[in-house]
Amino acid sequence: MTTDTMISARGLGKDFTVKKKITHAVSDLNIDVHRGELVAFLGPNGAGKSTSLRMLTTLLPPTEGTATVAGFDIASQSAAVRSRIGYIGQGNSAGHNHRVRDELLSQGAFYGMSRAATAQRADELIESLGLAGLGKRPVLNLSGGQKRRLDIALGLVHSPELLFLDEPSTGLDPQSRANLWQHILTLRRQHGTTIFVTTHYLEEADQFAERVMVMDAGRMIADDTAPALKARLAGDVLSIGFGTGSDANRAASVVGAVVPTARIDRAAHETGMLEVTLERGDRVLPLLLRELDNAGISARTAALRQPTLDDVFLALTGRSLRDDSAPDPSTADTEFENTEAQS
Ligand SMILES: Nc1ncnc2c1ncn2[C@@H]1O[C@H](COP(=O)(O)OP(=O)(O)OP(=O)(O)O)[C@@H](O)[C@H]1O
Repeated sequence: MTTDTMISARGLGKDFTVKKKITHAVSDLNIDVHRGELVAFLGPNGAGKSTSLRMLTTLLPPTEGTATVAGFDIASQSAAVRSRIGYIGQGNSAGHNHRVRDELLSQGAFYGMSRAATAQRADELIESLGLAGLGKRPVLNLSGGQKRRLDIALGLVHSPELLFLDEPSTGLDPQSRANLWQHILTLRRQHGTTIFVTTHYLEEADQFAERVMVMDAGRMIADDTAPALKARLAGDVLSIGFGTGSDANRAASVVGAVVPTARIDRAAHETGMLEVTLERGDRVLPLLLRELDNAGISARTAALRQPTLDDVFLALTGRSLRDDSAPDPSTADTEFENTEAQS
């Protein structure tokens, strides 16, 4: 471990026992995060992400293993850890009847900061998180996006070196999510804060994180940059449309013969679509179309797409991460909701 190591976990695990039934929520977790990194922690519902975060932030004692966070042991030096980190859990928000700036002042007092230092910090955060003009507004009257930004401001009052964010953008509409991320990235650029974030949105992890960790059933199953994971674990996805389902099935045999390493994902009888994952799809496609032609099978459409992190998860587990973890967009909160409410 170097002085630049912000999180180092070894064999961390947590079991819950409910009515004599043991759940291994997290098992044998090993993590290394360096100063200034932005790491996304992905996984389906119940994978163990929140439990891991709660152990690393000293909120939950591990059943096994050890970890240091910001240079201090989570078990024996929890106060030192807490004073150096910010933690924004799921859906936590300030007291709803309190005003935005007062919430920030109370938070500073909680961390033992002087009144003057807290006031200055509160004003800085109100400005940099796009809450200008809302300092006197009751939290209750903020929009979903504004509330999440206030949560982040609350986590940053004591200028932590490391910020844990548990699904900061869940429930927000795409515009508010993009806005929230711009704020997170700006803060990081300005202060070099290390950020460890769980998210259900694979595109966010792909776009913003330098490193992606994937959990499934309590275990870490991948840890690398998004491009490296995609290159190693997922190939290009080729979709070819045929006139009939039987043509799609016959084409699957041709593909298997021409590119033995290709994975046939789907040969859908009803739609006549064949979906295949393979490497260097751009080179293989023309050859494949020729071979299909020679076999008397004519393709009507062909599309090639780059792999996504969901394809990576599919390759690792045989399941799609989207199936069970994408929040229902119909329940999304919008940035502009309540904005006309009084200040
Ligand atoms: N306090 C608890 N008591 C009993 N079981 C728990 C407790 N907290 C979590 N679990 C169980 O531990 C497992 C991991 O849960 P956890 O909340 O860490 O997953 P997660 O990846 O954060 O899921 P989500 O994305 O839905 O928040 C689940 O099976 C969950 O039911």
